[in-house]
Amino acid sequence: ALFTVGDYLAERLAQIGIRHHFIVPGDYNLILLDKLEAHPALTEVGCTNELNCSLAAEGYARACGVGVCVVTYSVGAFSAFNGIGSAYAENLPVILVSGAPNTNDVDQHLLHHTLGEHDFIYQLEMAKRITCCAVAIRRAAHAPELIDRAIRMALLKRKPVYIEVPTNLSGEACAQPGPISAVVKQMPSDAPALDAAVTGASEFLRAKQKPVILVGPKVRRVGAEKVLLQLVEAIGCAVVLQPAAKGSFPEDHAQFAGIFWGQVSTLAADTIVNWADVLICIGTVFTDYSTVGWTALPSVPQLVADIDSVALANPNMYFSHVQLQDFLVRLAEAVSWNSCTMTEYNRLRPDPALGQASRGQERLTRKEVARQTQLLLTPETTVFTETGDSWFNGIQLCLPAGAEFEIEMQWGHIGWTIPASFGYVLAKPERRTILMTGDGAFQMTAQEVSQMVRCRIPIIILLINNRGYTIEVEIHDGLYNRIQNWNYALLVEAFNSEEGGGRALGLKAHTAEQVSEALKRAIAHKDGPTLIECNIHQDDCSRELITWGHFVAAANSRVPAKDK
Ligand SMILES: Cc1ncc(Cn2nnc(CCOP(=O)(O)OP(=O)(O)O)c2C)c(N)n1
Ligand SMILES: [Mg+2]
Repeated sequence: ALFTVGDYLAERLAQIGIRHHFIVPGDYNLILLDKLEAHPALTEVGCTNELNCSLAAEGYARACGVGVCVVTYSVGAFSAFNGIGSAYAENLPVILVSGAPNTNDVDQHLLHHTLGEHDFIYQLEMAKRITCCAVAIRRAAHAPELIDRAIRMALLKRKPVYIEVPTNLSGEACAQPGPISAVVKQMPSDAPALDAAVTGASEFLRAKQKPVILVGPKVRRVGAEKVLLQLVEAIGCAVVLQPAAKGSFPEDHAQFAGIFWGQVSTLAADTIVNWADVLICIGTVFTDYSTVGWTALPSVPQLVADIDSVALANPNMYFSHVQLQDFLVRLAEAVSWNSCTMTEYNRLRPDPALGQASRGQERLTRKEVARQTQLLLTPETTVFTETGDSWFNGIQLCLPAGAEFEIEMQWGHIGWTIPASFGYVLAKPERRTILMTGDGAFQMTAQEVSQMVRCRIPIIILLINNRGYTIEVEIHDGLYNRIQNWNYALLVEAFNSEEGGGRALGLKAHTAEQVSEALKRAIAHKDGPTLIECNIHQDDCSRELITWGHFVAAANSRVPAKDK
């Protein structure tokens, strides 16, 4: 049979480890979808809309390192751009493939799904702004070079890319691909820079007595968790994590000293950061949200190890082209402290199950939901936490060894957990996945629960129904933070159809007793998702949210700087 452009793309996707591709069909991508579906290693996964399609690919990339979504021109791609923004912000290699107009129509005709003008390059231009590489295939002969270039850039930069395929090229003859090693090979560190960075860093650290390691969200994006552990155990110092990095370091480890989030830190992590005389920042990102409205920017001298660079504070030095893994391994070999007084921090750690249990029939509280969630956690659990008060409930969880934690703190698209966990579970079906989400967030992407039903995915959705946009209320309240209340339990059961698929289970809980009953049923329900609507009082939010919201609101409302 003829080997085509579509076959080339399918083969490359399979070779980089893709087993599921997320799609919404449209008449600009149907031939391409046929070619992808024809590949033995690929399974097509339909999504209910392109926002959820791109967010599912983002969640898939969290589980297996790369994801792909295939949409139609303009009407599809414009929605998918939002999930691509998430992938960019979260350093995830997601490949956005969009169908496009027949090459004979370019500059000749007006076409459907377009802006109604003769210009068909606007989408490529837009994609260039939110990806690290955007290509449009105009002739079949260019397809191999363009496809390989885009995929290589996605894997090298850990950023999304864009590939545009005109509807009449997917089925055109194409060269067969050469070895995938040419596409996936990583760039090694520059040896002199690596040596100098390690020497400089060890000198810098030798002069210090109280090091603390601060772990940021980029560590796991480059798979550096294991070498991080080596460095941690070589130095022997306390390790604190930024909130978006939760899950990148074992919380049962003796050196784990909590989540550093300024005044809303856990385990007094902010105290130990203030105690340090040097902060070793690894893959860190300091934003208004992670520094509690700039009130928690560390002031101690720093050694900053980023994805491919190292910076020292004193002397002020910068080393580029130094891969994080290489640097951590070499630094672990170069330093040896083990002089740290870690033991006192173990006493700080609360026993997770110790939380005060509510009596059965009392009105349900946020604290009780958090307590019962904690009791659910096992080494096989993955917790997705949504933008909202769920962030603060999630960050307070004590993760048992092996438990995984996903959060989208940089992009912060409410509703992300539903499609992202759907994509994630298709790549990691063996894990028990639990979502902590809010009523406002759920209303953004609820349709994707129907695909969890269709694919029989037993995700447990803990929906905290506090009647509105509480995280926003705590930043700045107004009528706009009130929303239409839904019958969430009834809604998910509307996705059950006689014609097949699994079954969604929708449960309501108003008391502690009802939550624990619902959780027992959720764990036993394997043939599809279970949504547990946890009804709590509108003002029942975490103390941390109130503190954090206050300082973020202050940062948002700083008056314009006076003209210089
Ligand atoms: C796509 C998107 N649109 C708007 C926002 C702004 N935003 N951030 N949080 C919220 C409210 C979240 O409300 P819920 O999900 O109910 O969460 P909580 O009530 O805080 O538990 C909004 C509206 C956002 N973060 N993402
Ligand atoms: Mg809410």
